[in-house]
Amino acid sequence: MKQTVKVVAAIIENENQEILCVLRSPSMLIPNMWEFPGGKVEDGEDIYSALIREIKEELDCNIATQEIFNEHTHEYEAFIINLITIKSKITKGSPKVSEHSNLIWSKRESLSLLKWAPADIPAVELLMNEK
Ligand SMILES: Nc1nc2c([nH]c(=O)n2[C@H]2C[C@H](O)[C@@H](COP(=O)(O)OP(=O)(O)OP(=O)(O)O)O2)c(=O)[nH]1
Repeated sequence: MKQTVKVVAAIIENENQEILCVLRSPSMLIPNMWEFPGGKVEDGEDIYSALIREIKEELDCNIATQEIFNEHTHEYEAFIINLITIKSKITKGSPKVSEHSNLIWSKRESLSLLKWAPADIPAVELLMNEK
């Protein structure tokens, strides 16, 4: 049976109403696809603490989590992902990629120009229709 992994990802908007998007590197699983920053929830960890930890590790900045934006389950070839996106605000620092290949701030209407990890498509569509 395929394993199910619980993943949290941050929807972070700047003062120009742009959304933070990061590009998975060629060496990562699901390579060269855009995603929202975040990662796997560890055993015994709540989703908000997991997201705060992942953003600090990946982007070296602090966030405050707000409300859950959406939740979607997607079946990949090798595993099933339960992806929870959470609206968040940067409270300290500015995001810098270390593991990812690139970072951009995208206008909502341009989000569909990026090649997204398949599990992210529902969140992307919701964001594009949000305003
Ligand atoms: N962070 C993140 N991962 C996503 C998204 N969409 C999506 O399919 N994924 C997949 C890619 C990975 O297989 C998995 C998250 O694992 P990860 O590698 O980013 O997280 P991690 O740092 O906790 O993992 P690890 O390297 O410690 O094993 O979820 C997304 O929007 N954000």
